[in-house]
Order: sequence, then C-alpha cells, then structure tokens
Amino acid sequence: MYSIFFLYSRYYSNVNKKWSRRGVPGPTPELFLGNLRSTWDYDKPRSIVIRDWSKKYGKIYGFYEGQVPHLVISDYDMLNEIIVKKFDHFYARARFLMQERKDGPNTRITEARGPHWKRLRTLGSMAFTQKSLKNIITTVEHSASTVVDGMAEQAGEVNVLRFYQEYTLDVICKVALGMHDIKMFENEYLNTCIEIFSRPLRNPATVIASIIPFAVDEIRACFMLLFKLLPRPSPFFVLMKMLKANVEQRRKERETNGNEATGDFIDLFLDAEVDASEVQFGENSDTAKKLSSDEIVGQCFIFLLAGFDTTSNSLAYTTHFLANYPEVQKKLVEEINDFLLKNETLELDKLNDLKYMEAVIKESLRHYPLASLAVTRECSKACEINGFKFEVGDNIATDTWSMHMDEKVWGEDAKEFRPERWLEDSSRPRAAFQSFGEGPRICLGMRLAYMEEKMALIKLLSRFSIEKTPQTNPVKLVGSHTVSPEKVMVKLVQR
Ligand code: HEM
Repeated sequence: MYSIFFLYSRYYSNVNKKWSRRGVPGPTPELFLGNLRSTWDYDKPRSIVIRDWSKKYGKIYGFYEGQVPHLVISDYDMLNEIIVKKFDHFYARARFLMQERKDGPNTRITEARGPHWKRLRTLGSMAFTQKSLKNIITTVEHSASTVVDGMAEQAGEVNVLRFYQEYTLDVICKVALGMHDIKMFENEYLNTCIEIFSRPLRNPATVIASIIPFAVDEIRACFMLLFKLLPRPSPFFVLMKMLKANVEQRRKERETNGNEATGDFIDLFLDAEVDASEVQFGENSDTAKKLSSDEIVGQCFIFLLAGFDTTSNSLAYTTHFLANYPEVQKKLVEEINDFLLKNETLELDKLNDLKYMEAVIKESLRHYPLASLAVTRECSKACEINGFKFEVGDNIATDTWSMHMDEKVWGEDAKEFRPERWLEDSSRPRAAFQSFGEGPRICLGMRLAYMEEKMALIKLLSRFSIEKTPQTNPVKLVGSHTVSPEKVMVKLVQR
C-alpha cells in the first residue's frame, strides 16, 4: 500500500513539468487537469484561447490538455519545416486526450498513422479527382439552387448559417453517401450533425481521462457502453448506425443490380473493398490497396462531418464579410455577371476563372481559419529546427489564427479584409496560409469545398444582394473542434 502511494506521488510530482523542464513558457497548469479548464468552453473556443496565449507567451509555448502536453507554434518558418519539409519526422497528427492509443479497424483517416494513413489517403483521394468532381457537379449545382430558393421563401432577415448547413449536408449526403432521395429542409440528420459540433469539450469523460491518462481506452469503452444504455442515443451512434445501414444497403443493391456506377463515394469505396482479416492496422500495417467494410463506414463518417461543418461555416463567414463590405460584394457580382454571360453551363474547369471569388473565400478563411485545431503533428524522429530541439513524442499544435494576422507575412494591413491581396504578386511563404493545413496531410476535401462555395455564391449573388442589419454585428464565435459563428443574420434583397 505504502509503495503504491509512493509511486503515485512520484508520478504526480512529475506531472505537467515537461515544458518547464525544457525552458518552454506557457500558462501554469493545474494538477491533473493541466490547462483543460481554460480550453474546454463552447463559448470561448480552444483556438481562440490558444491565439490569446500566443500574444502572451510568444511564437512557441506549451500547454497541457489534462496531462497531454502540446507545443503551440505560430512561427511559419518552423511550421513549414514541420508540416511540409520534414514530413518524415512529423507524419502523424498528435493524439488528443480522448483518442484511442492504438490504430485499429475503426481508426479514421484523420487519426491514422504511417502506411495505414497512406492507404486511407490514397483511396480517399479517389473521391476528389477531377473526374469524380465532374461527376458530382450537377448535384452540387442542384443543391445550391434549392438552398437559394429556400432563402427566397423566407422573407426579410435570415440566419444564413442555418441555410448553409442544410446545403452542405444535402451535398455530402448525396455525393458521398449516395442518399439521392434525401430532401433539403427535411433532412432528419441535420440536428444530429449540429449536435455533434455543439458538444462542449467539457465533459466527465475528459475529466476522468485527465486524472488517469494511461486508461484512456478503458474509459472510452466504459463511456461507449454508457451511451448505448442511454434512452436517447448519442448523435455518434445515430450517424454510425445510419452509415452502416447505408453501406450495407448499397452492397445488396450491387449484388442484385451489378456494379452500376452512381458516381458517389460509397460506390468508389465499395469497388475497393476487402475482407478486414486481410488488412493490418497501425503504423506497421502493409499498404494493402483496399478498404475494409469498417473503413468504408469510418471514411464516410469523416467525410460527412468534415464536409458538413467546415464548408457551411466558411460560407457563413464569407456572407458576413460581404454584408459588411458592399464594395467587395459589388466587384464580386460584376465578376459573376461576366462569368454567366460567358458560360451557359457551370463546368468544373470554368469555375477556376472566378479569381476574385476565390480571393474573397480565401481572405475570409484567413480571418477565420475555423478548423485550425486539426493541424497538429507528433514528432516521430528527434530533430532541431531553428534552434529548438524536438523530441520524439512532442505534440505540435499550430496557432493559425495568430499566423494569419502576422504583419511580417501579410503586411501592415494584415487585420483588414482585403481580398485583392490574393491577386497581387506576393513572395509569401508556402505555409503562411493554413486554413486547409499544408503538406501531405493537407485537407482532402479542399477542392470540393471550393466548388461548393463557388456554386452557392454564384446562385445567391445572381439573385440577391446581401445587406447588413442591426443584428449582423458583432458575430459571436463558439465551438469546440471548429470555430463557428453562432449565427449570421443578414437581409437578402431581390435584384
Ligand atoms: C472550408 C472547408 C474546409 C476546411 C477549412 C477544412 C480544413 C481542414 C484542415 C485544417 C485539415 C487538417 C490539415 C492538416 O493537418 O494539414 C483538414 C483535414 C481533412 N479534411 Fe478538411 N476542411 C474543409 C472541408 C472538407 C471537406 C468538404 C471534406 C470532405 C468531404 C474534408 C475532409 C478532410 C479530411 C478527410 C481531412 C484529413 C486528411 C488527412 O489526414 O490526410 N474537408 N481539413
């Protein structure tokens, strides 16, 4: 008994000292919880707390998610080395507090490592080739027209965020999950998806995992069991059940009707299916070319969540800027009018001609890099970068919010919303814009996101002008894994 107590007190006297021992500054951690209590509020998203800490502690500092230490970096030179040039030293994302400690059949692309990640990435990339995107552009256009019809029906002021959520869910359900009969504004999964992103990071599971970090897998298993017993199923279970049923149904349809190409992602993945027993998982897995059944469901789950939340938020921020900057809106409308005169149909290659629109979307994402928490890496080979010694196991988080406002990179007008900066000649470093991350693990769905956003803006601005109302400003930021506007209220006036 005495020796257990002795070992425990020795262990805890060393807890959360990793950074102070290495002379790295940062906020003072609490015993067990580290800095968790400062970073788990839905009303003050973690990314914003991290940005505020950077102002105090500089371009490299440490904090603790429970007892998991993270190094926050906002020096783009260093980050360029980490996420682009030295990818072989930093190929995995950092494991967050509640993440399973080992790869397995349920590990998704966002969390997978080594050859396992490479296989998921290669197969996932099939969904975003030029050919695949061409196959789905008509569906995206149809959803964009439907959402704007819906806005038109609601007279006066609208919360555009809610409409964009309907839109991006409709697109992803159709193009990724093959739910072609689903109807926008009647999608029964919308509230479930919204609920997933509205869940605060503050919950009993994280507290327990902070106190006993070496039992994360067991804690997860207990909570999973608990969730199953709840009278109202957790939103994760609702979505997983729907996805499993969907994949199963499609498999049966293919058995009956043959492999009729529908162009959606489930079909692409089913073409690449293999028995799970043939696949090894984890960092030492082989690079088998195919996806197991569980992996198809996992891949669809990530596409559903990543495709729904990020793109709707990005569109909402862009609309907010357009309401506040009528001169930018005017220029954008001129570009759209000119584009529609030249193009009777909306083709994928032609969307690249909308240079100003792309600049507006990027500038809005520069101000609101809503998914910055995803850009993390773990050091797998010790190395030194710009005088800092990285050790194996160091978790790196990027502070994109600070980097995107760095005057040394973006100029003295960094804080201004000025899309023109994207059209001017610039010697900006590659890793300076991080809204989609960078390097080999850059966002897989980036091209789909741009396509959806462009389509929605063409349909919206060719029918309406966006005006601000007394409710438009200020925009309140909320979120846990991503940063969302709580709502974006604007007035849409028919042209
Ligand atoms: C405006 C919209 C979007 C933003 C801002 C965004 C942002 C990001 C970021 C920051 C990352 C991490 C990149 C890194 O670590 O370097 C990421 C990864 C990822 N995103 Fe997106 N994303 C968006 C849309 C989408 C869409 C539409 C999909 C799919 C339907 C998607 C699927 C993914 C996947 C699968 C990954 C993991 C890639 C990997 O680990 O290899 N994203 N995204």
